[in-house]
This record gives sequence, C-alpha cells and structure tokens, in this order.
Amino acid sequence: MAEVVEVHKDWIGSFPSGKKITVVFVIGGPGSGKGTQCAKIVSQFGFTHLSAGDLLREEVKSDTEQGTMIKNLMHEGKLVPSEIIVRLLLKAMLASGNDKFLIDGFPRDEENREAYEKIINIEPEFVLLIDCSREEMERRILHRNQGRDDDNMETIRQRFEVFQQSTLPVIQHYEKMGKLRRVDGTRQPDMVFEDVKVIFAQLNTQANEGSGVSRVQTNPFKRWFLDLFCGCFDMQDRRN
Ligand SMILES: Nc1ncnc2c1ncn2[C@@H]1O[C@H](COP(=O)(O)OP(=O)(O)O)[C@@H](O)[C@H]1O
Ligand SMILES: Nc1ccn([C@H]2C[C@H](O)[C@@H](COP(=O)(O)OP(=O)(O)O)O2)c(=O)n1
Repeated sequence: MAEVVEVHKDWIGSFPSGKKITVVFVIGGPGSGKGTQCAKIVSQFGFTHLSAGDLLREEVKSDTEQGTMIKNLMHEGKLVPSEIIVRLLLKAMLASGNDKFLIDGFPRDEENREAYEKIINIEPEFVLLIDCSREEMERRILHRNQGRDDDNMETIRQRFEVFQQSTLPVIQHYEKMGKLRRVDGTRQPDMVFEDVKVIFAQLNTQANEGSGVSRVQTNPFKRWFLDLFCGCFDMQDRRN
C-alpha cells in the first residue's frame, strides 16, 4: 500500500498537466505481431509502449517470491493474477511522463479488464486486434529466437488455449461497445501497418476536432486515489 501512495505522489508532477490521457489496447494471439506493430506505432504516433509480457519478464528478473511465481505461470503459459499486471502497468504509466499509452497484450481476460476498470479506469479510445491464423502465429513464434522460456511447443499450445478461452470474451466485449478495430495480421509487417496507420490517424483527427474528453473532466486518477483511501485497491470492495 505504501508503495502505491508513493507512486501517486510521483504522478502529480509527472503527467503533463491539463492534457487528456489516451489509452489504446493492442491484443491478438501469441505471435500475431503485437510487439512489431507497437514499435511502428510508437515511432510514428508518439505513444509510450507498455508490453504486459515485457513488464512481467522484468519482474521475473527481480529475485523475489513474486518473480518466481510469475516465472512459473509464464512457463506454463498461464495468466498471472490481474492485480499484479495492473499494478505494474500503473507504475509504468506514472513513471513515463507521457500521456499516450499503447498497452500491448492486455487485457487478456475478463478479470484483467475488470481489474483495469477498478484500478486505472481510463477508458481505451479503441482496442486494436491483430488477427492472424494459428499456423502462422505458431510458425513465427518458433522462429523468433528471443530466447523466451515460453516459446516452446508445449507452452505455445497452452497460450493458444488461453487466447481462445479467455481473450475471445474480451474481444466480444469491446466489439459490442463499438471499440474494436481489427486488422489482418497475416500480411507483411509494413502492409499490416498501412491499416494500423489509418486507424491511428483517425485518433489524431478526433483530438484535433476536440472530441476527446479532457483529463480534468474525467479525472480518473482522482477517482482511483479516492478508491485507494477507501481501501479497495486490493480488489475486494471492503465497503460492502
Ligand atoms: N506481419 C508479420 N509477418 C511476418 N513475421 C512477423 C510479422 N509480424 C511479426 N513478425 C515476426 O513474428 C514474431 C512474433 O512477432 P511479435 O511482434 O513478437 O508478436 P507478439 O508480440 O504478438 O507475440 C517475431 O519474430 C516478428 O519479427
Ligand atoms: N495481461 C497479461 C499479459 C501477459 N501475461 C503472461 C502470459 C503470457 O503467456 C505471457 C507472455 O505474454 P506476451 O504478451 O509477452 O507474449 P505473447 O503475446 O504470448 O507472444 O505473459 C499475463 O499473464 N497477463
């Protein structure tokens, strides 16, 4: 709890004041090309890229009990408890000094989404879904050579399973809300980016037309801060 209060203090001075905070989620199956497209989006649209997987891999490097727990879950291709990943995301957002965030590999399931809504609660502008066939994703993962502990056939199978069972409901949720933007990720990276660019360019147009809601109006961090002091940060609403 003390650490979170510290983070909030940092936030006060670290976000550019009076600016709208923009969040876009990027989802897709393992190996669909999320990281590849995010790198391109960052260089063209000035977002801060927060990869949920990278944040967890960083956490694994810390020689702690939590790090070991995360390492084991990732090795099995399972999802890490939502509170952990949402806390890591919040910390990274606050530390970035930026007001535009590309959150890659999140939300992975309904629990992730609900935890985000409870703790951070900045509505995403849209959710970019990179669509790709399972065969192509499998081929890419087996060739990516990043030395990842989870890029082996057995773990890949479990990650596909999680995508089918747990991420599809999240996709359906955002589709119902009209927030899903789907691109065909089976093509070459630059071709995929042609479609991605059009989607992000619309975001810029909206901002210029002033259709976005300002941070002052929504003030999600104020709500978050109040929630923190009402004691509901640990996901259990103790007021009930
Ligand atoms: N459109 C694409 N066509 C072919 N290979 C790709 C494409 N996008 C990404 N890759 C390659 O596939 C692998 C997985 O991509 P990555 O961006 O790491 O996926 P994810 O972040 O979704 O797991 C990487 O080796 C990457 O270079
Ligand atoms: N929101 C998230 C994101 C990733 N994870 C864990 C589980 C995933 O299998 C691993 C790797 O995720 P990452 O996004 O880096 O990689 P892939 O899309 O599976 O290639 O991290 C999680 O538990 N919760």
